[in-house]
Amino acid sequence: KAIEQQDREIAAAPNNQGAATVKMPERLLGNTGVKVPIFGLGGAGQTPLSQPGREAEAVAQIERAIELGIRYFDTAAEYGPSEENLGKVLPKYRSRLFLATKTSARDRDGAWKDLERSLKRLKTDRLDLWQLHHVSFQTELDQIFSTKGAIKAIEEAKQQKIIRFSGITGHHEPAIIAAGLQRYPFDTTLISLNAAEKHHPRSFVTSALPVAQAKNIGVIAMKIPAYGKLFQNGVLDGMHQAMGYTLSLPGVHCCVIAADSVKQLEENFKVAQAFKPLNKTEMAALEKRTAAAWQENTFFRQWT
Ligand SMILES: NC(=O)C1=CN([C@@H]2O[C@H](COP(=O)(O)OP(=O)(O)OC[C@H]3O[C@@H](n4cnc5c(N)ncnc54)[C@H](O)[C@@H]3O)[C@@H](O)[C@H]2O)C=CC1
Ligand SMILES: Cc1ncc2c(c1O)C(=O)OC2
Repeated sequence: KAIEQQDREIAAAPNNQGAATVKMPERLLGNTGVKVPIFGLGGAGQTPLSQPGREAEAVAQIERAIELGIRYFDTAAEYGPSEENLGKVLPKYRSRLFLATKTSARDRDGAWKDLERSLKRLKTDRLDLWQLHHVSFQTELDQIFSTKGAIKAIEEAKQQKIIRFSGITGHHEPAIIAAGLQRYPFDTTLISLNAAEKHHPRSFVTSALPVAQAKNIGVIAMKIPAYGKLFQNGVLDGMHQAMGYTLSLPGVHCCVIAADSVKQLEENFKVAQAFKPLNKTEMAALEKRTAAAWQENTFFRQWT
């Protein structure tokens, strides 16, 4: 069905109060040439999407995201019931969506198994983006790029048109992500980028982002609110500042944020709708506010 027809049906839906009369800003996702809205739904975290036994809440959240005009959905083979939950709602809207999942397998055969299972769970025959999940160490890069490495699955799946684009993700070590981007022409990278991360001695903002930017690789940001911690103790005032900062970093194209509730999803959507790039003075002011609090707001950097 034509996307315009789907739009009309969504707009006319009876439960569609407060829907996307104002569209979110959209940007080209680097070299992919695909335009995506600046805010996509995260499928992980301690949220209904990825926690067992919360299917009704998950479905309600995904349906609301569709109503709002969210088109970017991020999930992973490792996120519990997340892929299955998305598969309950998204197939009807598949043609308009940008669907991204991940594999944490580092070998070709394991990655293929993950891909086949992801497609089944998501009830689709293709992905817009398939990513190598949480790549943290040199040993992982070496496995990925070995003769029987996961990169082979990426190349085969791309050739068979099962995936449109490939990416590499991580929040542990920017030098590893940068090395991955130097080593292989990934289409995208999903990395942790927030105003506290900027002060980390090995910062994704200063070490991985410029490499992606120089190659015009699509950059999807995560950890925007540092799981909400950035809003505690008055470090930042709210999501307008958190999203404002990350989405104003040169080279960042969009972000994914998970939501605990429909209410939180709606709040974040409104912030994305109203987004205006911050100027240098505003960026510096936010960096000043996170300067003393960078450590507790980059706790996720220890995860591998
Ligand atoms: N290595 C990888 O590839 C990883 C990918 N991800 C992806 O990124 C998505 C985003 O997750 P993260 O960046 O890990 O977490 P995040 O920093 O975006 O935290 C999401 C949490 O922040 C809180 N939050 C969201 N909006 C809020 C608001 N308006 N006010 C107060 N609190 C709010 C909620 O508790 C929510 O569950 C994930 O769902 C997942 O899809 C996440 C982690 C690692
Ligand atoms: C290592 C690790 N820890 C937490 C999370 C992820 C991850 O890769 C993820 O993708 O979403 C939340």
